[in-house]
Amino acid sequence: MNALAATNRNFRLASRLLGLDSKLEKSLLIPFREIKVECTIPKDDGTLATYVGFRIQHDNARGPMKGGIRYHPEVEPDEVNALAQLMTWKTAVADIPYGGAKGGIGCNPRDLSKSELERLTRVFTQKIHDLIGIHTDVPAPDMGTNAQTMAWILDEYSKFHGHSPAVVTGKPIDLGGSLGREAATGRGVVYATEALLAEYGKSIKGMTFGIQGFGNVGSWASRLIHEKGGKVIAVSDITGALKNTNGIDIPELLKHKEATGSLKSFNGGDSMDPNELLVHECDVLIPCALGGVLNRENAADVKAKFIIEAANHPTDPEADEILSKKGVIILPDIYANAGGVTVSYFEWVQNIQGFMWDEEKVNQELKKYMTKAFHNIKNMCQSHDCNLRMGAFTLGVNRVARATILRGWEA
Ligand SMILES: NC(=O)C1=CN([C@@H]2O[C@H](COP(=O)(O)OP(=O)(O)OC[C@H]3O[C@@H](n4cnc5c(N)ncnc54)[C@H](OP(=O)(O)O)[C@@H]3O)[C@@H](O)[C@H]2O)C=CC1
Ligand SMILES: O=C(O)CCC(=O)C(=O)O
Repeated sequence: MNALAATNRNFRLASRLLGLDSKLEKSLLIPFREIKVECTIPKDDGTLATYVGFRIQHDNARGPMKGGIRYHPEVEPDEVNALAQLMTWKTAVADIPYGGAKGGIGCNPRDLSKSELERLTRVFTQKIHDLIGIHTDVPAPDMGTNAQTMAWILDEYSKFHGHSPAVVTGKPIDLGGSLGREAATGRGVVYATEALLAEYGKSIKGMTFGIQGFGNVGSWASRLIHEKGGKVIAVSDITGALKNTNGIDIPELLKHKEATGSLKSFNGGDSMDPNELLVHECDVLIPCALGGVLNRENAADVKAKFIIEAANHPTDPEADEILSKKGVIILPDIYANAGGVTVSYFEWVQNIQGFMWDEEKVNQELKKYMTKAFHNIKNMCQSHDCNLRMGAFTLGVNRVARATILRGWEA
């Protein structure tokens, strides 16, 4: 099932549990605005190259639309649409005053030089600058983009609208970024994992973890789990996968990845088939890369007892069903990875106030938001007799539906 069909399905199940009116259900599903732009840039060798960029603004009932920008070869409208919708429910689950959006450019950032990436980002910003803004739509990093990408967007946007640090989050600290934002998604994943494990009388210390993806989210989650005494026994990136039953030395692996750009040839573990990672023996599996990686092909073979969805929509509905029959507990993406957008909200607040928080305050507030959201989800699970995914969806959808009704959608 494609990402949009899967996301719509989860939304509809939640809508039925909540007993939403069918007209309201339809209005919540259809995106507010879909933007598709052509981005042509000169390559370093003087030839021209054209890429297609998207920004899908899903809903703004609860506040400005918010969500990352992804640079990846698989960026296409249905995927971006699904990711934008997930942002709407995620910001509502986190209880931060935003709606949802997502954007992306179909490109392979690994094949572009830094100056090509800068030109592409600036052209994309020129095409969408009048449709984003501090109180309308605030982009942030996602797969294949980072603080530098946000700096280029900020600079290009400011040429049209004056200096506007709050138009993007996940910026470099020197341009008004928040302390703690870079680590925030991984840190939020760890707070979410702690909240879940505590329900089962367990903690991170001594448990074994398999982590797919070693970029921003995967590397920070690995580092913090390692610091808390968890054993990361398998990791992967696009170049390959690595296992060590005694636990991988994550600080050493981080140095190796920084130096070589890949996990390959690290001598603190044995290499393994990357497809093996998802079905490797471990207590907790954390997908931190692409969507749809857990599907009917591999779900029956998953050995983990807990899955923490750090990536967006890593589990397709068929896998969801198979895994739940096996008794695997899944902490859903719209909660598990909400730490990133939560600290993006703190960054936006700091920019608007013109006052910087210290990192301790950022992390303390993040923990408060993640813990509160977990308990709110549990309450929805009890009220609707449903699993954690439906607990999170009903929580988010209900908040957006209430805001929509209060604003007078029937008028
Ligand atoms: N950044 C954020 O704040 C947030 C991100 N997310 C989600 O988390 C996920 C990861 O995002 P982020 O860490 O920012 O992205 P990055 O681009 O920083 O990292 C992505 C990682 O995934 C790896 N990867 C890509 N394709 C594969 C593959 N086929 N198999 C195994 N590994 C692969 C990459 O490998 P390599 O290192 O070799 O390139 C890289 O390690 C995405 O689903 C994103 O939407 C969710 C919330 C917020
Ligand atoms: O920080 C943000 O605004 C968005 C992060 C994001 O894209 C996501 O949560 O998937």
